[in-house]
Amino acid sequence: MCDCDYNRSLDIATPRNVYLSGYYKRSFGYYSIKHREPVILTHLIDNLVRSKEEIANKLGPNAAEELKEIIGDISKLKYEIQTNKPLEKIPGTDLEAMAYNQCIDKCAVDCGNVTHFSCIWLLAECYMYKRIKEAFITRPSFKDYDYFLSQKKEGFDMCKPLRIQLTKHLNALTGDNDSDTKGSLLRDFTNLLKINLWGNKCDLSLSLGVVESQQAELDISIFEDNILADDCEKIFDVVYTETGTQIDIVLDNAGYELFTDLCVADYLISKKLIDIVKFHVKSYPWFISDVTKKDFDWMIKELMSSSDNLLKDLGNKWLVYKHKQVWKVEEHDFWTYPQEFVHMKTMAPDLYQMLSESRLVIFKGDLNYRKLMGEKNWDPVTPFEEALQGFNPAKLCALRTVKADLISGLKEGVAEQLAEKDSKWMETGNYGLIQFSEKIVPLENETKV
Ligand SMILES: O=P(O)(O)OC[C@H]1O[C@](O)(CO)[C@@H](O)[C@@H]1O
Ligand SMILES: [Mn+2]
Repeated sequence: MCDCDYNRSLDIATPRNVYLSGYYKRSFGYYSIKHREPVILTHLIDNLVRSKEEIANKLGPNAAEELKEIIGDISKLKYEIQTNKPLEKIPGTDLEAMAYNQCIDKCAVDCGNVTHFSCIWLLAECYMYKRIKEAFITRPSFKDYDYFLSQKKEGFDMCKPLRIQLTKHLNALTGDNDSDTKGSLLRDFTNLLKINLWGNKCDLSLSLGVVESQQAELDISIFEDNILADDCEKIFDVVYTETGTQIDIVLDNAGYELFTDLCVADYLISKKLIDIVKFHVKSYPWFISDVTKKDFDWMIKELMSSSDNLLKDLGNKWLVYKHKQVWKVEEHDFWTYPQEFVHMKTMAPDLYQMLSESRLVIFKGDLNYRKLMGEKNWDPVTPFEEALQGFNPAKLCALRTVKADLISGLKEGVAEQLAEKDSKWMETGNYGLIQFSEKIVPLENETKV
C-alpha cells in the first residue's frame, strides 16, 4: 500500500500484487471489517451475556465483575473497528505483543497511521482476535477460558453421522495391508486428501460463529470440478517414496475438519508410510474455530466415550498414538502472529527449524494459505512456488477451500471464467486447492534478492 488517505477507502477492487486491505471497498477485506467483524463481536458479547450465570458459578466470585469489564473491552474494540480508529498498541513486552506492535509500526512506516480499514487485512483480522484474547487473559478468573468452546463443541456434535461414515471408510482402507499396491495407495490417499480438503468448508469464522448443518460430503466426486489445482500425485510421491520419519500438519479448524486431519494421519501411520505426525495447534482460541491443544485432547476423549463403538474404538486407537508419541501436538505463538510466513525464519527460527526436519508440511485452511501467499493479490496464474516468496522450510502443500480474495497457481482464464459465473466465487468456500511446492535448495552462490 502507499500514500493512502486513511479516512477514505477507495471504491475499487484490490489492485494486483498489493497487500489485501479494507482500503479497497470492493475487497472481501473491506466487507469483512465492515460487516463480519462487528457481527462476530456482537455474537461473542451475546453469548457472554447469555452465559453469565453459568460463568459466575463456574469461575468464582470475581468472575461476574470481571465479565462486565471484558464485555466493556469487546464493545470498545467493536466501536474502534466501526469508526476506523488507529490500532492501539498491544501492552507488554512478550514476543507476541512485540510482533503485533512491530507489524503496526511497519504499516505506519509504509503509509502513515494504521487504522482497521487502512492496514493490511491480515493484521486487522488477526489483531481483532488478539484483542479478544487480551480482554480475557488480563482477568484472573478468565485466563484459561475458551470463549469459542461452545460453538466448537456444537460443531463437533453436529457432524457425528459424517464422522461415523468416515470411520467406516477409514477402517475399510486400513483394515488390510496385504493387498496394497502403489496404485491402490495412491487412489485411497488421494480420496482421503480430498475428503480432508472439503472438511475445511466447515468454518465458524465464515459463518460468523453460527454452527451450520454439515455441508461437507463424503461423496466428494460431486465436487471434483471445484478443485482448481490438484497436486495429490506429487504429495503421494513424497509420502510413498521419500525418507524422513515425520510429516507436520499445520491444523486449522476443530470439529469435522480436525477429525478428517486425524483420519489422514491415521492412514499414513496404519499404512506405515510415515512414523510420526506432528500437529501444530494455536496457543489460544483463534478465528472462532481454530484448534487448541485442549480441543485436540477433548476430541479424542469425546470419541472414547462415544455411544457408537466405531468411534469409541477409533478414539482408543488415537489415544495410543498420542501416548506412544507417534502423534505429537506442538504449540507455538508464531501461528497467532499477524505476520506472513515469509517472516517465520527470522521471527520464529525454532519453529522454522522444526518444520525443516519434516518430510512434508501440510498447511490447512484459508488463513494459513493467506499467510503462505504473503496476503498479496497475485495474478491468479502466478505459480504457487513464486507466491511463497522464498518461504521454503521443507516440501510443503496447502489444502484450502477458497474463502478470501487471493489465489495463485491457476491455469490461464480460470479465475476470469469463475468471476463471470459469480463475482463472489472466492468468498464462499465452494472451490478448493491442493497445491504442492518442492523444497528448493538455494544455489551455493545464489545471492538473496
Ligand atoms: O478457517 P480458515 O479456513 O483458515 O478460514 C479463515 C478464513 O475465513 C475468513 O475468516 C472468512 O473468509 C477469512 O477471513 C479467513 O482467512
Ligand atoms: Mn480457521
